[in-house]
Amino acid sequence: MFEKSKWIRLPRSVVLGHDVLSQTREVVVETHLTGRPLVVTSETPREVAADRIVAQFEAAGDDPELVVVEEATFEAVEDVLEVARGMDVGYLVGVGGGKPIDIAKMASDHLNVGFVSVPTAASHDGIVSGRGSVPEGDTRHSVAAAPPVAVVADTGVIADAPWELTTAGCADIISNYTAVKDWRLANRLQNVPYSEYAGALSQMTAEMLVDSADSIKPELEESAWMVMKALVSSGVAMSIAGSSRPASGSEHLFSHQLDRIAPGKALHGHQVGVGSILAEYLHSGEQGQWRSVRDALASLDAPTTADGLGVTDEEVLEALTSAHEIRDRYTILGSGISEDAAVEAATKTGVI
Ligand SMILES: NC(=O)C1=CN([C@@H]2O[C@H](COP(=O)(O)OP(=O)(O)OC[C@H]3O[C@@H](n4cnc5c(N)ncnc54)[C@H](O)[C@@H]3O)[C@@H](O)[C@H]2O)C=CC1
Ligand SMILES: O=C(CO)COP(=O)(O)O
Ligand SMILES: [Zn+2]
Repeated sequence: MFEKSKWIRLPRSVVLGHDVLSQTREVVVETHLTGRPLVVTSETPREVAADRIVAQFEAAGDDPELVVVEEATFEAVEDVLEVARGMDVGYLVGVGGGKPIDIAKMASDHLNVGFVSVPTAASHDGIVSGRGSVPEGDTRHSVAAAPPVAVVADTGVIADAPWELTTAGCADIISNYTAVKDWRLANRLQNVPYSEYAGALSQMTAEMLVDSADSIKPELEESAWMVMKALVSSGVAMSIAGSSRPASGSEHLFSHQLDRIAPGKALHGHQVGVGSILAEYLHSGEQGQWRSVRDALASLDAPTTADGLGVTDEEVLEALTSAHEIRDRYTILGSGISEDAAVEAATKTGVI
């Protein structure tokens, strides 16, 4: 008897384009979200977008609240829950980069209320995904949560954001190559369930972005459009998979360790990009695809070295040799690589 079942949760509306921020309340009404909105944001995204959204809700008499968070921690989720419970919240709106969006996503899942994702930068692919990413002590959690009911991505706001945020988003997409390789490897060696559709979508998203690299330039709204489409597509791949596997492999483990070893030095996307060069070398050796990954990153102005990330060679080596410890996710790192192997991968690829 066939008893397999799968539940794919996707956003109902994805609204992407010029000045769509001004339609945020309209999108909310169209998706039947009701009650008092709680806007979750961080400092700069508040100035560039969240205050404007709050003003829309106020003008409509929705009586919104706003809370500012900075780090993606379980404490921050608790803080948001406290505000939400104190106001009898109707739904949450996450406005900003990956951190406030993840916090709003996890808090809304906990409260069982809807959530709208309003990215102010094309810096990460958690915009649409049904996962939250939280460091805690020596580990990193990929928390299951409902994906946003709606996404409002204003390409004008995103194109005005610092260019490095966009290059970080591009690198987060390029990292899909090694994430999918790791996922296939885990399927072959550990019988980890693999989704052909999610794997193919994730890989195709990276290929399309790399093919368009020449036309992705600073301050161009069309570039913001192209990168956002790729980030949405990558997030959908995660939703189809029901895990972050299509977009997170050994290169993400490396980045999560760097977050612990050298906190606040580089953006998530930039770290996973450099991690991808190393992971590609570990997968296929000197003659493998690591040069293509490095060149794709360089063509999009993303860092390709320890220096470019602002971390030391020692920090890179420590992150690479301990990355397997941060989460129970089988990758090319297996149960850990030796110091010698890490030095070889990092020097041969020019990362250190
Ligand atoms: N849940 C998921 O599936 C995923 C989650 N993530 C998570 O997302 C986070 C990384 O995302 P980031 O966006 O790099 O972090 P972030 O939220 O800290 O944003 C990075 C910086 O960009 C600034 N910023 C955002 N929009 C801006 C704008 N328009 N103008 C000027 N500055 C602006 C923020 O103030 C912040 O200083 C990590 O915690 C990562 O684990 C990343 C990918 C997927
Ligand atoms: O960053 C992500 C995908 O790009 C999310 O992955 P994690 O589950 O490793 O946090
Ligand atoms: Zn990522």
